[in-house]
Formats: sequence, structure tokens, C-alpha cells
Amino acid sequence: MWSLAVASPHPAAAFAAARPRRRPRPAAAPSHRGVNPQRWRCEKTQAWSFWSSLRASDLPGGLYGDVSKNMLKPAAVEQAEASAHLPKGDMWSVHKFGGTCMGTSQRIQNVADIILRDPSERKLVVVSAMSKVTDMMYNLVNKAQSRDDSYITALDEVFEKHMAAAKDLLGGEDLARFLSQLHADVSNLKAMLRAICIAGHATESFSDFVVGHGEIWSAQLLSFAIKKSGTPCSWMDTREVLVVNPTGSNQVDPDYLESEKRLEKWFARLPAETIIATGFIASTPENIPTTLKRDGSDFSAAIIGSLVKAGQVTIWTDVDGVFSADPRKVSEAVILSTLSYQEAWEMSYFGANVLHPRTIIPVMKYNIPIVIRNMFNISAPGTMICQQPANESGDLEACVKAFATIDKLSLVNVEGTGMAGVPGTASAIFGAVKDVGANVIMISQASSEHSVCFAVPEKEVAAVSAALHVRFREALSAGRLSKVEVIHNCSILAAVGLKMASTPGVSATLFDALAKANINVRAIAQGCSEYNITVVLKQEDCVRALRAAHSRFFLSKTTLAVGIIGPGLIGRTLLNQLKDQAAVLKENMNIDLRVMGITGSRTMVLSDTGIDLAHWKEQLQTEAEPANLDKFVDHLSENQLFPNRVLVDCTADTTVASHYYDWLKKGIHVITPNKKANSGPLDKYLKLRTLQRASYTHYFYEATVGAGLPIISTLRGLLETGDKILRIEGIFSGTLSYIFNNFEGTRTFSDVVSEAKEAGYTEPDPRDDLSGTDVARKVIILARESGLKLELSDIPVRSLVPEALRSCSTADEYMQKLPSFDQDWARESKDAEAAGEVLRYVGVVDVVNKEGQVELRRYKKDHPFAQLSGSDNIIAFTTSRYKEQPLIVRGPGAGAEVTAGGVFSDILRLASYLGAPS
Ligand SMILES: NC(=O)C1=CN([C@@H]2O[C@H](COP(=O)(O)OP(=O)(O)OC[C@H]3O[C@@H](n4cnc5c(N)ncnc54)[C@H](O)[C@@H]3O)[C@@H](O)[C@H]2O)C=CC1
Ligand SMILES: N[C@@H](CC=O)C(=O)O
Ligand code: NA
Repeated sequence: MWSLAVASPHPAAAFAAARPRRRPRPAAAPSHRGVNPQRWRCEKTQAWSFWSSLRASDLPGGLYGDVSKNMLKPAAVEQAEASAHLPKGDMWSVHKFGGTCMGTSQRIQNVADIILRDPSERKLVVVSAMSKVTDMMYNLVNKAQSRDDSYITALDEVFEKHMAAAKDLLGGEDLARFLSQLHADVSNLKAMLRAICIAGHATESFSDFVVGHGEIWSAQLLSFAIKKSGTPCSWMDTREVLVVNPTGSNQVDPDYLESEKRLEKWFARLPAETIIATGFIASTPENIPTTLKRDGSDFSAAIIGSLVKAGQVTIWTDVDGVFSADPRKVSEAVILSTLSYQEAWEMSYFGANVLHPRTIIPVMKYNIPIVIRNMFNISAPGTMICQQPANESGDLEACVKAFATIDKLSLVNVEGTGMAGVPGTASAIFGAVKDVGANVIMISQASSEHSVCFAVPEKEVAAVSAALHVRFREALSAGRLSKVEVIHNCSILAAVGLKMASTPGVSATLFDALAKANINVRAIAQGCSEYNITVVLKQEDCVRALRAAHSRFFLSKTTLAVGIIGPGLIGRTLLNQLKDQAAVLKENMNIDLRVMGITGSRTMVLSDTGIDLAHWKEQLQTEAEPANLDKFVDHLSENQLFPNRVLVDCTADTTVASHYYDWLKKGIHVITPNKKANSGPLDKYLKLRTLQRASYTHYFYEATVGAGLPIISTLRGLLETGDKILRIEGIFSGTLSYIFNNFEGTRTFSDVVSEAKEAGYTEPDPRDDLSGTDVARKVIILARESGLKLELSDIPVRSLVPEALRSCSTADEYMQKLPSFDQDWARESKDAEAAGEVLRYVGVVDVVNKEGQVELRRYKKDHPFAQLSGSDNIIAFTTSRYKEQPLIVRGPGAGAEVTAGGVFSDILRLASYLGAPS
């Protein structure tokens, strides 16, 4: 079972400590009167009427002989004389233990201990059969029906299972009594199954009668186990008490009045304080054995809880309570401490295995709280389902309690202008749907009335579509309806919460979370009951949608699946920074970054849950597979665990950059220090930016200019606040800055270039720096950011690569040959020095004249550009607001740590755009 998590503590959260406790009476006295111990009178027992209720016509002629007499004598009859005086004043505490809880003798003993620890004066415990027994019993009937003799050995197994449990649990007289009853039951069942085998058929009531023994034995075992400790305890065969009417389709309706009467009679005979009742089984008004069908023992507990007006019904299971979302899909799902009846109801409708709505109805009538608890983790307080006061806080998180999903649906869209204002269209549509017996999960119609869409289970959609085509044949051919369209492979995501719709912002937050995870919503429904908002989406997006919505409302971690392309200098430095900072981000900012893949140009490593960043290098050597960018991207985008995906391109590769458009289109965010996309062909750049602006997918590239320095963000800030950029001028190359800052005196030009390369300032190929191309790219990036439509080829560049070295085939060859030009550089530098000047390689974006320049210029020694050191960049923005004195950003503009830091801060910016605290 999984259930729901709680967003904020509710007064009822303290329930665990005081459980079970008195429940305030509902304001209006319920019309249905409960069992009143004062009114119980001793009446002549009717118990045997049930046991003789198997109709003669149901039994194969004569074979059963005296079956009813041989059956275990009901506890009611057996113990009728042993009536203690009735306790007064306190309410019943009703418990229900399912098959898993009653799975072994040890577990039955644990159940007994739980009951004994319950301080309530009156306890009524509903039990299922020991685990697997119900299936074993159905199997007996099936075998007998198909005339398979092995039902005999199968019945022996059932016998042995219970005998073994009894021997473990009981001793002395109790054991002997249980075993003799068990033996008698099994002999009767053997005779009955033999009859079924001969007839080759069992009626439903025969089958229900056989199967019900599982509950009878488990109730007896538990009652003996409790009695062993000296506490008086009776067992109740609920077939004597619960009366239900079959309502077709595997459902029954309890007859509360008749059940109450019978319960009173039962208590009149047996006014016990601790009662173990059989779950699942009941009888018809004609005393024919039946079961509660699919609603099972939970329903038994709820009906009995309502009959005795219990103080509380505790459903014991093997999970800690109701989760905020399916924990198999959302690892951060939390246990809800409280849920209203309506919320629990909605959740179970939307697929959460909380409690069947029918289980909630009987107890809801009397405001009886249901508590779901884990029998294997008694310390967990569980989830209390009760009537909750309206949430007055207006707090979004408190409004949305939980999320649930339903898969394998199809959306049917009936569309056409002929529907608007025509009464009866909806009735015709849903009449056709009803005729094929399909179950409509949700309906949505926009007020234009031009289309009605609804969701049905995938397996029913073909019949629905065919029926609609037949029903609307004329309207379709006359054009009054344009189409009956089926959209396959859909899922529903439902946000559930009592006070959602009256709190502004809930749906905005939900849809924003979905939009940011690039999830397309196909249809929406929200009733005015305000309990849920339902969205239909593509099934493949459903888990991501669930996670995105859950993390937004529950302030759980903003999770981000990261793919790193190019673990070179910047890539590996970034990976190190991520490793060092991950715990802090989780702790302080609720951001959970998972590197799901790292790819170089030859090999790649992928992970479903996140690569261990302390060992990625070894993994890339030992566990790697051949690099394949498509597979890498698919791996990231198909991961269901993390709704938000980002690719970080740390290469300098043009081909990698050419994929950004497709990635953004897939909803994958892109972050990069690679300048190729933004300085490549203008049309592609514009297409990329247009897509980015139109979508919720982000593309950040701060490190492409000035590395970690805030250049792009400063420019954006100026533009977005309405400033007008006139000119951007500066030293944009860390490498060239370093070279001209350090190339003085006796040092050779080639030595300083080698130092810059060693320091990690240069591009993978240092000729990109020396040729001025890198600066030109940055000028283009800033020019385009400022609105100029320039191509790289529009920028005249003075290359510092000597003509003779331009044809070098590799960077290494270039570096080797560079010293032969040191003389030329020494001369140029000396000339400048003689004039009291320095050489500086500058870039200019002249927005006024719509052009860019890249030049080697000489500046006086007192010019700000002459004051730099190391790999400093300096960028001066002259704008309408910063006209007299430009706005200047200065600092190291190249190097592994600062560049990786710039990329990292883009990742965090993305996380904050996705909802992480800023
Ligand atoms: N070094 C610096 O100070 C700064 C660098 N950048 C940019 O950072 C990027 C990375 O620079 P570095 O780390 O210094 O270069 P690098 O050469 O050390 O690393 C690049 C990595 O990408 C890999 N790679 C190349 N093509 C690939 C492909 N198609 N698929 C997968 N992997 C591929 C290479 O094998 C290498 O491991 C460049 O675009 C550079 O312009 C930006 C600002 C400053
Ligand atoms: N090679 C570049 C690195 C940053 O973009 C530079 O030297 O500035
Ligand atoms: Na920058």
C-alpha cells in the first residue's frame, strides 16, 4: 500500500500519542443509531440459522449429509453462557490486520501483543486469513471444480499450515480445542470439495463458504493467542452479523440496520471486551455465506467500526502510512500525518492504494478516524484519515496534499462546430460510451463547446471510438462534427487537496512546474469540489511530471539530472567543484544535482542514479562504453527519476554546439562555456535564441565571455532594465592579456605563450587565441546580445599568428615553431615601451555604428587597460546610463577554476529558475 505525505503539521498530527481516544460526537446526531450496550438483551441465539443457511439446492444431492452439524461451533454459541458484564462509557477501538500481518505464527503473536497493548477498554479486531490462505482456498475450489484430485493434498497443506501455526502459538487445552475444530472443519471441507468435484461445479456461495474458512481459522488462532495471556477474548464469525446485498459487478452493499440488529443479538449473547472478528466474510439477508468481494477486510473493519461507533479504526499494514506520492516513483515522497476523508477518497480513485472509497464511507458518516499504521514499524505514527478543519493558512504546500497518477489511458476528443449550443450532445456521447461499458475517468469541455474530451482506459478506447463513430455517423458526414479523435498512451496526474482551488496560485504552481520540466498538458479538469486538479499528459512524461510537481509543492529537493560533455580541463574542474559542493547544495539549498553521464570524444559512462564523482575518472576508464552522443542524450532525457535535465557542453566543438537546438526542443536545458553556437552562423544563432525565448527551456552561457566574470549577466541586466548600450570595449582574452602583461624585459614571446597554455588560459588550440578568433567570437557574442546582427566574418581581425605558421597542421607544431618569431615580437614590444606605451589586444562592440573590431593597440601606461595583471579581462560598458564613466567589470577572465565556477553558477541559476530557493 502506498499512500500520501503531509505538507504541514496538523493538530491531528498529535494523534499517535493519544490513540485510541474519544472522538467528539458529530454536531447533528446520526440518524442511524449505534449498538447500545444498555439496550442489549439476552435473546435466544440465532447463530445456527446461518450455519444451516447453505441451501439444500446448493448442495449436490445428499452428499453432504450432516455438514452443518460437523462444522466448528461458532464461538457465539459456545461462549454464550460466559457473558461478562458490559463495560460502559468507553468507545470501541477497532483494528484490522491484513493477511501479511497474520502471515506466520510469530506475526500472529505480534498482533496479539499489539492488541494487548491497546489501552482501550473495548477492542474489536478484524482479521484477514493468514497470507496466501485465501488463494489456497480458491485454488481448492478451482481444482475440485475441474475434477483435479490434487485438491486433497492441497487441503492437507492448508491444514498443516494452520496446525503448525497453532502448535507454535498455543499449548495444552487451547491447542487441543483449536486442532479438533480445525480437524472437523477440514473433514467437512473435504466432503464438500468431493461433492464439488463430482458435480464439476461450485456455486458462488459454496465457493465463498469454503474460502471464508481462512478468516475463521485466523480469528480463532488470534483469539486463543490473546486468551493465553489471561485476557478474556471471543471470536466473532461475521457471517452471523454482517448482512450485505450483492449489487452486481463484484460489489456488495451493507444492510446496516439488519447488521446492527444482528450485532446487538450477538453482543447480548457475548458481551466481550476483546473480540476477534473475521474480515471479508458476511452473509446475505437469506443467510447465505458471501464475501465483501474486492473491498475485503478493510471494508469489514469500516462497517463494524460504524456499527459500534468506534473511537477509531486502525488499519494495520506493512507501510508507514499514506505517502504524498508513489514512493517507487518519487523517492522524496513523505508520509502524510493526516488526510481528510475526501482527500483519501480522491487519492484512492487516482490509483493510490490507500483505502477503497467504500471503506471510507461507513466511518466518514460518524467522523470516525481511520489510522493507517505499519505493524512492522510500530514507532511510525502512521496516517490519520479524519475530518479536517479547513486549511485557513492559504499556504500552497498545505493545500496540495498528494499526487497520484493513472497510466494506460486514452483521450477521446469529439470536436465540431455543430456541438455548440446543441442540447443532448454530451448525453449522446456518454450514452454511447456507457453502451460499450467503458469507464470514463475524467471529462473536460471548454466553454466554447466545440470539443468534449474524456479519458478512458486504453483497453476500452477502441470500442468507445467505434461506438462514437456509429453514433455520430451522420453528424460526421454532414460536417457538424469534424472528428472523433483518439490520443493514445496518456496518463493522468492528479493533485489532491481539500482546499486547493480556493487558494490562488495552486494551479499556476502546478502548471509552472510542468512547463519547466517541458511537459505538455493535453487536457485539464478541475471540478468545483476543489479536491483535485487533473491533468492528462503523455504517458512517457508521467513520472517526470509527478516528480516535478511533487518537488515543487513539497519543497523537496530541486533535482537536476546533469550530462557533462567534454571532461577536459574545464569539464573535469567542474566535476570536482560539483563533487565538493554537492552536500552543501543539498543541505542548504535543497538542490540535488546528479551527474547521469560523462562523455568524452572516445568513451562515455552512464548511470541511472548518478555517477560517484569521487571516482568518475576510473569509471571512464574501466566501465566506459564507446562515446555516442545520441545515446548519451537519450539516456539523460529518458531518465524518469529527474524531471529536469541539463547538458553541459564543455567542449570547444562545433558539432556538439550544433545540437543545442534539438536538445532545447526536447526540453533539455543547455549550459556551456563553448562559444561556437553563439558565434556561429547568424541564422542558426537566431533560431536557437528564438526557440529558447519561446520555451521554458533554458540556455545559459555566461562563461563564454570573461569566463566566470559576470559579463553576459551584466549586459542582460542593463538591457532588460531599459538601458541603451552604446559601446562595449575591453580586453576579452585571458590568454592575450596574460601574454602582454608578462611579455616584457628579457622574456621571450614563445615562453609566455607556453606559460599561458600551461596555466589553462588558452583554447584547446592556442592559435584560436593568438589569431584573435577567440576575441572576435566574444565580440560577436556581445554584439548579438546587444541586438546587432553580425557574422563572425564581419569583424576585421588582426591575427598574431605569423603568416608562415598559419598552415601548421597541429597546435604542437605551431608551438614548436613559435620561438623563431620571438625577435619580431621583441621589436614590436620595445617600440611600444620606448613610447611609454603597452600593447593590448582589444575588442570593441560599437553598437552605435553597428560594427565590431578586434585590434592590437598601444595604450599609455596610465590607461586602465595598461593596469592589468595575470589573465585579467577588463570590459567597459558605455551606455545611456553609464555615459560619462563606463561600467567596468575586471578580473581573471580565463583559467580552469574561474571558468568552471562560471559554468557551475549557471547550473545553480537554472536550479533556482526551476524552483530551488534563491
Ligand atoms: N580555458 C579557459 O579558461 C576557458 C575555456 N572556455 C571554453 O571551455 C571549453 C573547454 O575548454 P577546455 O576545457 O580548456 O578544453 P579541453 O580541450 O581541455 O577540453 C575539451 C574536452 O572536450 C572533449 N571533446 C571534444 N570534442 C568532443 C565531442 N565531440 N564529444 C565529446 N567530447 C569532446 C575533448 O576530448 C576534451 O576532453 C572551450 O569551449 C573553451 O572555449 C571558456 C572560457 C574560459
Ligand atoms: N582562451 C580563452 C579562454 C576564455 O574564454 C581566453 O584566453 O580568454
Ligand atoms: Na562570463
